[in-house]
Amino acid sequence: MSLYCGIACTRRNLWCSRLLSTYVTKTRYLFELKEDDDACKKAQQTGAFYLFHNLAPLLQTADRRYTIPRFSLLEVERLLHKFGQDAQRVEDSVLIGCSELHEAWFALDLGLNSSFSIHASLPRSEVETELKGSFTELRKALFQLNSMDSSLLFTAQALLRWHDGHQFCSKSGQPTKKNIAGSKRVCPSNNIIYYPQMAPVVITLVSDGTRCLLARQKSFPKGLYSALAGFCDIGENVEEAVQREVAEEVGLEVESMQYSASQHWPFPNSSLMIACHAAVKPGQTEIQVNLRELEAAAWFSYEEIATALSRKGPYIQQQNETFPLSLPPKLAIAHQLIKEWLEKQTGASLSA
Ligand SMILES: NC(=O)C1=CN([C@@H]2O[C@H](COP(=O)(O)OP(=O)(O)OC[C@H]3O[C@@H](n4cnc5c(N)ncnc54)[C@H](O)[C@@H]3O)[C@@H](O)[C@H]2O)C=CC1
Ligand SMILES: [Mg+2]
Repeated sequence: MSLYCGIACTRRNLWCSRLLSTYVTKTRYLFELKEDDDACKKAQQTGAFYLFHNLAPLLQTADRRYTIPRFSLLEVERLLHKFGQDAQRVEDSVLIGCSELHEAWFALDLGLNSSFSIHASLPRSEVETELKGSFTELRKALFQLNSMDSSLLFTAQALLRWHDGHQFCSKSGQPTKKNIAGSKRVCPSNNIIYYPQMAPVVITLVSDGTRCLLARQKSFPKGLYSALAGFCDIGENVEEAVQREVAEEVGLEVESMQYSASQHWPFPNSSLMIACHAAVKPGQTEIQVNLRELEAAAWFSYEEIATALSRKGPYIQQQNETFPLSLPPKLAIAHQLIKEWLEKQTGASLSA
């Protein structure tokens, strides 16, 4: 909230109050929908639905880019009816946001078919034909989505996945019940409330002053290197997690660190990525790779990073089976960290 205020206030006071009030009313509206089942059901009547199948969003293609079709409640009900299901399935949907004019947005998965759900999975390809789109793995669509669309789909997928995996109370073993918005699940036998969770992860770009350190895991596409990432241990603060992860993964001691930004990342489960820059002492730069975690790690120069960032297309395989350095996609916060580091080296600002 203060971010919106801060950005706007530096430009024009009038604009500031307008922007803030739109933001505040939207936030309060979403809060009401999460707290009040009846209000949320009412919002579904005029809302828009994004459809998924086994966590893959329905996308359409236009001009080599993906667009995300949205459906009214009536259209969703008609679709369900056509495939022999009743409108009750809409109750599986989750609230993922709303427009400035308070059109509520929901996500519904037509493929998830949990062990005790009364709703069977809808046939994927028949639904695709009916809706003239295709259910596409979110990771594959990453390069063709703009940041607003991807952020909405990230939220939707994470929330749908969380509900799918938290259908039973871990204390009583009884089925839990979601509220209409999907902001929580409650166990009817003991009233324990479960809230969707994200795991905090630190992601650190280590620098020695002139070079930055990148690493790769075996599972990464060939040639791809990224910043060091690791889950926070219980009881750790961000600084401790950064120091431990850098020591654990590459055997170096961090001397100073600086917070950069954060990002929700849905793969493979929901993480809150906390991105930092860190520096090691000059002269203490010898990498000792932890091979249980990483396949390789290395220092990269300004020129190497600048060349990799300017390369078009993410992963280019060369004839002789050698792979040039490639970096995470623009949407990943690791990309932002690397770009920031490059800008700091020259004091220049790179275009997006
Ligand atoms: N958005 C971005 O720019 C980037 C995101 N990431 C994400 O960061 C996450 C963490 O990176 P890694 O290097 O894999 O972490 P990591 O270095 O902590 O290693 C993963 C291992 O940590 C353990 N672990 C501890 N707590 C865990 C938890 N809550 N969930 C899962 N495993 C846990 C497991 O043994 C797992 O095999 C990954 O999910 C990855 O997708 C990684 C790089 C870039
Ligand atoms: Mg790691």
